[in-house]
Amino acid sequence: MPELKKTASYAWWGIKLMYRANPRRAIFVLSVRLMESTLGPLLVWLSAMVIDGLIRDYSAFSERGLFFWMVVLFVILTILVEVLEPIVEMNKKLLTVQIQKHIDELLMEKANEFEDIAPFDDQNFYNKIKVIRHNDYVTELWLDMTSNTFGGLVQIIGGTILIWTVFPLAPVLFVIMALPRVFAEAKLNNVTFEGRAEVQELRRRSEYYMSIPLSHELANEVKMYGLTSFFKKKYKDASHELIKMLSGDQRKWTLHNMGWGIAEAAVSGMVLLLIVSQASSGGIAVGALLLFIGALYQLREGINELFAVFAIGAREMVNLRNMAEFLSFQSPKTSGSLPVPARIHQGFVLEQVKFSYKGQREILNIDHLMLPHGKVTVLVGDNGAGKSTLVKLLLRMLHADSGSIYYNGMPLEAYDMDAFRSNATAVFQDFVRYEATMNTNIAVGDMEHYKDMDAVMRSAVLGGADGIAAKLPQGYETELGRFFGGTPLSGGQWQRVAMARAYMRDQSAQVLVFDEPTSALDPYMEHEVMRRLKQLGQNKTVVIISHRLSTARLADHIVLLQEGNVLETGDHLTLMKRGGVYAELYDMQASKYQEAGHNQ
Ligand SMILES: Nc1ncnc2c1ncn2[C@@H]1O[C@H](COP(=O)(O)OP(=O)(O)OP(=O)(O)O)[C@@H](O)[C@H]1O
Repeated sequence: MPELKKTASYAWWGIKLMYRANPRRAIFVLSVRLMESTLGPLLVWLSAMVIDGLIRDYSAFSERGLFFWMVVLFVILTILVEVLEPIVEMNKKLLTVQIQKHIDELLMEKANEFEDIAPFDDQNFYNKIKVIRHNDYVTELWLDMTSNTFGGLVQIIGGTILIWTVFPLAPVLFVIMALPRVFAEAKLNNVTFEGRAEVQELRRRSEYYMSIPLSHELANEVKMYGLTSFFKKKYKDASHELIKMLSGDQRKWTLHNMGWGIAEAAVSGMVLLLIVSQASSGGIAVGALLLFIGALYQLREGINELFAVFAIGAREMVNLRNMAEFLSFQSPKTSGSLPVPARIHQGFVLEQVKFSYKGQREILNIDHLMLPHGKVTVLVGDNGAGKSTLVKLLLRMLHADSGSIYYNGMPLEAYDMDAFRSNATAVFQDFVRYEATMNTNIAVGDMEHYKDMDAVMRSAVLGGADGIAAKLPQGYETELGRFFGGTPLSGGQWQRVAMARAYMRDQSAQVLVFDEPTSALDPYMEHEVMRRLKQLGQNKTVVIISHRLSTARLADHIVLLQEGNVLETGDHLTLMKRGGVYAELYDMQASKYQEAGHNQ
């Protein structure tokens, strides 16, 4: 029962969504559909009245009496609905697009509401949204389902009232028949089709395997290692499993529906027999018999319509549920109200900070760490040591499970989040390659100066991207990336563009975070980046992640992370003198460079 209540609330939520997408259009479509449904019972009633009237008094009809006008009314109504039908169809199509647009906007707004990136890390949660987004047909189906629900209800009510006038017991019989079916159906809905997590999981898997051989980004590897048949096999296995599951469900459904269909038909047949036998003994008028047969048809059609909605609804309700859950999800609000001071005296201080990704092992466990202001700090350490996770905590993309992070002596949560983020700039390891012009790719780094071409060009110089722009066919106005047929860039060139983007805020931001900014750059450029950051770092908190210790040695402060713990801190000379892990790693890298130098 609570499940039924939940489903009803999701359905209601869906109706409200349609209304909000375009109130006038939604009301128009639903009202015409209602009118169409009323026409069925009305037709039955009118026909019965006309026939009874004709039998009783033919002259009243031929003299254009009440019955004549009833026929005229019926013809007018039929024409009206016929004329309205294509208009409704058109409005339904447009409403579908508007609902989809409305949903897209809601999804974007919701994603923006999340203060941190944790919800995006939840595979199930986010993937579900992606699936909904790709199921455009669902919106149209919803619309049909909603209008059919109303239509079905009207037919049932109309049919019931009509039957009542002839055989009062019949509707009670049908209601008694329908009740167990409703419960059985609701129960079945929860255990079949898309309502099951396994079905959703298999769907996502098969979609993922299918996308690999078709993806542009993956084409190199797929061709290189000849992976198409490998992933095709995985796709086939997942799809096979999915089809097996769905056909089992389908069989259950068919048997279930057949059983109820036979029972209902038997009851209808018996009631009909009863009525016909009464009619043949003169107990019921011909018009009333016609009314009964027509009403019975209406009632059954209404019930079937409603159950069809129920059946499809159960399968598609999962989309509605996913969306409703996503949109009603409240991510924790941690933003404070403190503005970021114009002058910073102390950088980041971490005390007893522990962090693990949702339900997984501990990634960071830091007792005490200082990342000073006015200095360049480089984080070094093995792959998976937790460096990127640490900078995401500093930028409030993630929240520590316990412990505190202070900036300028105040806990991060005390600051107004937007103000704090505006006070920072970053190049992430997985920086974005926007399919847009070079200008846009850089300008989005500071939306306040989005149109400031001088700022864009100055940032391009700082990021080492000015040379790239100079060689592009339309300079800064050249579209980058392949998606819309623009100019593709190399990995290192994209990295320079991403750095230029970060430099858009170099004057306003006091926190600069660069996660492996030089991984795809040549050594000259790498040295240049470090030199610039050192210049900038004099009145900022600069944190860089790097695997190249030749870069790290230029920093004011080095932090070596190992398995989420701070192992060593200090400047290059201090750490070398100490002769610990950093010194060992540095010597190892240096000897490799020397070897390479000798071999050349
Ligand atoms: N979104 C995530 N969900 C769950 N685990 C994650 C997530 N991101 C990273 N991890 C795990 O956290 C650990 C630390 O990852 P992180 O990216 O912080 O390491 P890193 O030191 O930056 O590594 P690298 O030098 O390879 O970039 C890894 O073991 C990784 O598997």
